[in-house]
Amino acid sequence: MNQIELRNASFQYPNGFLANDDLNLIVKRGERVAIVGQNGAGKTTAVKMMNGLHKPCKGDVLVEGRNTKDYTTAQIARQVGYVFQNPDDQIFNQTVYAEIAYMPKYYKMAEKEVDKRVKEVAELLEIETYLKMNPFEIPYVTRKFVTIAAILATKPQYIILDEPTAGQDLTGIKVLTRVLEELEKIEIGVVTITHDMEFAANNFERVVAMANKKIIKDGNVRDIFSDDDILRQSKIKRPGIGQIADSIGLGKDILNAREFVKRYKEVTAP
Ligand SMILES: Nc1ncnc2c1ncn2[C@@H]1O[C@H](COP(=O)(O)OP(=O)(O)OP(=O)(O)O)[C@@H](O)[C@H]1O
Repeated sequence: MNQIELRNASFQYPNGFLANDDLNLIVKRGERVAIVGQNGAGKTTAVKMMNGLHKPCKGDVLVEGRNTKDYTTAQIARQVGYVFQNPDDQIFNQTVYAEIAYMPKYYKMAEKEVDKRVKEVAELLEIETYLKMNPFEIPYVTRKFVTIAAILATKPQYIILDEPTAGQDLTGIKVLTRVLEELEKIEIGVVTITHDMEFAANNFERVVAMANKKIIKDGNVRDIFSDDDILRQSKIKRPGIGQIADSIGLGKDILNAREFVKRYKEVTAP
């Protein structure tokens, strides 16, 4: 039961547009899943069904056995935290500390516990030095970490990250990689929407490809990036190094530089 399940779930916007058509997907606690696919494929709509922001018009979404139709969005969002793509859609407090402390306080946690949580998540996201600052005075990419910290401070069972690497440099991506590892250790399920195929290839074993309202493949990252048909349908490209490997005949299954070098040595060995 420690899972989120989309069971034949469809979603239609009030204007009648069907954005998700019959999705089936299970994400377990402690698991990491990347959702990829062209703009408008329905990724954001699908994750909003997972945290109760959208209720399916057909089928069901079960969060740890609770049907989202029977609970308020606030109740489900406490289990499944959603980090917005744009941090400025989420942040509204005057200091980074207040932003992170807001939801734990709202949940009426003791002040000492709130303080402990704020410091723990700030350390995890490497934003301790910003705690007293106004979130809008710090760089955009750091603001994104503030929003991740704010959700983690509520101790959700799952967290949804919408485009976490957008605008991040290598240092930021390293922090995110470490955060994903830490979340796995403490059994928090992570669902990440990403257009960053390097990030997906390096950090996720399981990838869900979406196209035209549907999940077209849910599988191992290597299988997805090796499959030309899936890449074409979902309009995604393999990671850059994989594209080079494919173009020079080293194979379609290369995910990173280490694998590229190994394969290159194998094929060029006398
Ligand atoms: N509020 C809305 N009302 C009507 N249609 C909407 C609404 N929000 C999104 N859509 C449409 O639903 C479809 C799926 O949108 P969604 O945001 O889920 O796609 P996505 O795969 O997350 O795209 P992106 O990668 O661009 O974020 C799109 O065609 C979009 O225009």
